Amino acid sequence: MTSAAPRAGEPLTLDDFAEHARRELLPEVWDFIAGGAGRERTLAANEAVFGTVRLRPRALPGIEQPDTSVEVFGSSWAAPVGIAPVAYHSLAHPDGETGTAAAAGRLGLPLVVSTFAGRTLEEVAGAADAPLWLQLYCFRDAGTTLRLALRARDSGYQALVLTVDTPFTGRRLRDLRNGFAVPAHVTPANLSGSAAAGSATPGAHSRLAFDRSLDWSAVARLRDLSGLPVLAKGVLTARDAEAAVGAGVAGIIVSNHGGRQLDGVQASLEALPEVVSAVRGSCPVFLDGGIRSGADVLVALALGARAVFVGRPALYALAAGGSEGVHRMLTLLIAEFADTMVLTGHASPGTIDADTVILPGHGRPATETTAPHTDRSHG
Ligand SMILES: Cc1cc2nc3c(=O)[nH]c(=O)nc-3n(C[C@H](O)[C@H](O)[C@H](O)COP(=O)(O)O)c2cc1C
Ligand SMILES: O=C(O)C(=O)c1ccccc1
Repeated sequence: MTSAAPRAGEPLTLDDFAEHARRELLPEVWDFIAGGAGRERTLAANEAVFGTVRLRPRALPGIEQPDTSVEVFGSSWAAPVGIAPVAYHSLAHPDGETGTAAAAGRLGLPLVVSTFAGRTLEEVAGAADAPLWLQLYCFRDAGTTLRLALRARDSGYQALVLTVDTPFTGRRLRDLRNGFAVPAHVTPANLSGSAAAGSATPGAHSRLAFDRSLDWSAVARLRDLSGLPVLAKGVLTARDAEAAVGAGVAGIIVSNHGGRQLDGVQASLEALPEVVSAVRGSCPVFLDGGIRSGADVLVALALGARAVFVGRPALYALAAGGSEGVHRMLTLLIAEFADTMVLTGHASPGTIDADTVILPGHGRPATETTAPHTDRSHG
């Protein structure tokens, strides 16, 4: 399982990449990426909650080499891990989104490209060998959004991800205190020339340009226009999950936008079981928020996620080492996940179930708490 001895200073964990990035980035850029809304309670909870879940080991699992791959919408991913949509990768490193896409593509992992990508959808498509999805914010200028959806379809993107938790961006106090503005050389490449092209302060821009009258009918509109499956990103409750399914989504991403929207909401992992049970298997459920290790990936799968996405870790790795840094970070995450699979006795992700974990306050597997009617006895 283990690879060659690491070089001195080589990041050994995702947190190491964050530490490298913090040293590389201007303080206000670090704050923009690392920060959250309000008192950052949800931001902290996203990571902390993983520390409250306990794993159940499996002795002598007899697994030579686990198969980490999963299938999503007919495509094979090398592991149940993708990169969440994050604005402006070029803030972190000149390689930008093409560097991230190349690294993910080499490993067979998907990238969700942000509406606010610093590179064009077509450039990113040229750099990637793995599935690309496009994240959409809907603008008051509806034509801008529809043109993005069509460009995505035409350049081979496999799905659209409608962000449903952001009528405007949350109050991010670090950015307000720093007077943060996106530097002039970093621009939303896919919005140039459109009415939505906007200004350098994401908060102010979102309040002017985002379509706050948006409702769930947008899902069918985007799907019918593009012919692509549409996922809803930013669902935390059964009620919203039911609305999303009713609107015809192909998938749901349980997310609180990395703690950057409504501070005080549940950690993503806390909300996952409620959403999984509300959709009753009608579509795959994904999770982002706070994933910082391969064990975290396994925990999310145990609680019902098909796959997870990492946001900040991708930008940190890009800042630390460009495209190569992202490749190393993802390689590490897959290796940690594979090791955790073996030590919990899973030869493939499909068998990772609630029996693999114990939730806080319960000396028993999560099956007995999330599904109280199942009649199982564990000693
Ligand atoms: C700097 C930054 C920019 C982001 N930009 C977007 C975006 O453009 N669209 C979007 O839907 N989510 C955006 N997100 C949220 C991420 O997609 C994701 O929900 C979150 O980062 C996941 O949490 P994690 O960073 O703990 O992995 C952004 C997050 C960060 C940190
Ligand atoms: O979505 C975000 O969290 C975000 O930071 C952002 C950045 C640029 C434009 C819109 C949103």
